[in-house]
Amino acid sequence: MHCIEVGGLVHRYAGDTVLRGIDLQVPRGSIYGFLGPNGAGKTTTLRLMLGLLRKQQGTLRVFGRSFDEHRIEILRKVGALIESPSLYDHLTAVENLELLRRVHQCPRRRIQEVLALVDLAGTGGKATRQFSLGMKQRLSIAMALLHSPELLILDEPTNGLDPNGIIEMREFLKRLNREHGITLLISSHLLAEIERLVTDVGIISQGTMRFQGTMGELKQQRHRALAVTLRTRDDGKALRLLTEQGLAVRAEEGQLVLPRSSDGEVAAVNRCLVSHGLDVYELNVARNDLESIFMELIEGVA
Ligand SMILES: Nc1ncnc2c1ncn2[C@@H]1O[C@H](COP(=O)(O)OP(=O)(O)OP(=O)(O)O)[C@@H](O)[C@H]1O
Repeated sequence: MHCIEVGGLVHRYAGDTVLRGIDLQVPRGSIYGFLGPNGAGKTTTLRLMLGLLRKQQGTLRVFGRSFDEHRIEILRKVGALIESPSLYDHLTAVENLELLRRVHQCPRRRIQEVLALVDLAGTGGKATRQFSLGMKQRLSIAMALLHSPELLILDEPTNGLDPNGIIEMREFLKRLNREHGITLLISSHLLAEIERLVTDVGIISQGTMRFQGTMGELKQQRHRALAVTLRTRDDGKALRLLTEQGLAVRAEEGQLVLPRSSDGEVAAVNRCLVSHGLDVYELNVARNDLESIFMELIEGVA
C-alpha cells in the first residue's frame, strides 16, 4: 500500500515548465528520500502534495484517496516542514506549541509529548531566538508532529546543520519512523546526507524523475555502472578481438577500457583473450560509488 501516489504531475510557472510528468510512489512505513540538485523541482512537488500550490495537471492520491476530493481529511493526517521554520522568536517552545495546539484542538499533554520526542523538554523559559538552528529545526518538527500525523513531509531538514546536527537529526528521524510508524518523505540535494537514513529513494533532475526504487535497487545500479580496464601482452590484438565480439572497447592511456560490464561479461572477456593465446596482465573492475551513480543519474547519462 502506498502512502502517496503521484501520477503525471506537470507544473508551469508563468509558462515555464518545471515539472515534466512526475510519477512517484511513497510506500507506507518507508523513509523516502526525494533527491535532486537545486532547482530540480523538489519543493514545487512537495508544495503540490500539500495543496500549497494549485495543481495544474496530474493525479495525487494520499492514503489511497484522491487529494482533490478528500483534502481536509488527508491534511489532518499529514505534518510538514517546508523551507525555513517559522517560529515566534520572542516566545518559548511551549508557547509556540500552545498557539498551534489551539488551532489543532489537540490535548494539552501533547505539547510535553512532542517536546520530549524532539529532546527539547528542558528548554523552560528560554525564548526561541536563543535556540541554535538545530533546536529551531527540532521545534519546527515538534510543531509538525503536534496533531499526531501518519505522514511527515520535510523539505531539506538538515539544511544549515553542522555535521553533528545532521547525525542527530538522522537518528531522530529514524526513531520517529521505527517507534512511531510515521512515514517520512524527506527532500535533499545531498545523497551523502540521506544515504544512511532512507529506505526508498526518488531522484529528480530538471523536472523529470531519473530513478525510483529502494536503496538496495539504487545500489544494484552500481553493478551496471562498472568500468573495466585491462592490459594484455598485445593490446592491439585484444582490441581487435574484443571489437569483433561486438564490445565497445577502446584504448586509453596505455590500457583498454570496457564500459559497464556485468560479472558474466568480465569473465567472458577474460576467456576470449586467453583462448586466443593472449596473456592478460591486468583486469580491473572500477566500482563506482553511490555518489557517482547519483551524479550520472541527474546528468541523464545513465
Ligand atoms: N514561485 C516561483 N515562480 C517562478 N519560478 C519558480 C517559483 N518557484 C520555483 N521556481 C522555479 O522552478 C524550478 C524548480 O524549483 P524548486 O524550488 O521546486 O526546486 P528544488 O528542487 O526544490 O530546488 P531547491 O533545492 O533550490 O529549493 C526552479 O527553476 C525555480 O527557479
